[in-house]
Amino acid sequence: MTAADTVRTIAPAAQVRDAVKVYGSGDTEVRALDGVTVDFPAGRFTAIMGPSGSGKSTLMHCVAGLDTLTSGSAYIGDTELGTLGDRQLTLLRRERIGFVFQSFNLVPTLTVAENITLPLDLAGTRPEPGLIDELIDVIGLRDRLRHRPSQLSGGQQQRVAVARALAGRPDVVFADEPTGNLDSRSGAEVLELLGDAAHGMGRTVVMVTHDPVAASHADEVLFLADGRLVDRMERPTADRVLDRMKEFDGPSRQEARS
Ligand SMILES: Nc1ncnc2c1ncn2[C@@H]1O[C@H](COP(=O)(O)OP(=O)(O)OP(=O)(O)O)[C@@H](O)[C@H]1O
Repeated sequence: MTAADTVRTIAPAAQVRDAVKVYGSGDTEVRALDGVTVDFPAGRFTAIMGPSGSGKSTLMHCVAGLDTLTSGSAYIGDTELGTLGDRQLTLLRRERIGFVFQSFNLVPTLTVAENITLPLDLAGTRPEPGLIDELIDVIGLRDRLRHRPSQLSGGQQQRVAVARALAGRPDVVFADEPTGNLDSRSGAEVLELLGDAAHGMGRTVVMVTHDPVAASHADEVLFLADGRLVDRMERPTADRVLDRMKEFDGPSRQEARS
């Protein structure tokens, strides 16, 4: 039995069942998700890929409690998000979910140290002893703790954002194009941090990306097309992911465009 098989036997950290998301109505109706069922196993790093408009962000937003499904269900652990009111959803996002965004989203007036502990301060909870210290070592920015985000490079800012996402020991970290604004070296460092969060710290990581190299850091890649889950790839390599993505741009699509 492989490590991947072992984690599969544990209940998923997040999942959607028959997820449908429809935007608009009538002539302007868009089925952004068209019956997606998928598990995000605990302690795994999963990447979501697919052509532009295939529903990647919609899937992430619905399973992270940032948007609601039209039908079907989304769960964090065994909590069905559709049963929660706005206040309960806000608490769930604060206590059980960490977010990493393409544009870092650090608070410019706060120091690095204050940004890392901000979610805990907002929730009025104390950090787990030793965790913040460990995160500061992991991101390698101990000598920058009193700096403001504008005094850091993009890669350093995103490492702070990853530490902030992990500070509350969330069940799931959702990362939306976390390397989209970074050069390849800084991007690789951030991806290694996300991999460590899953494999070293036992967090569940779900990442939307357009980049096959970024996706190759994940344990598994899910492929969406036209709002449906059309394929999945274990132990991806950048070349295999790139080849799979090229199939979405096959002859019929290319002819349709010309
Ligand atoms: N708020 C909205 N109102 C109407 N349509 C929307 C809305 N959000 C998304 N859509 C549509 O839903 C579909 C899926 O969008 P989504 O952003 O999830 O795709 P994506 O795969 O993340 O795309 P990209 O790679 O370009 O970011 C698209 O056709 C998009 O135009």
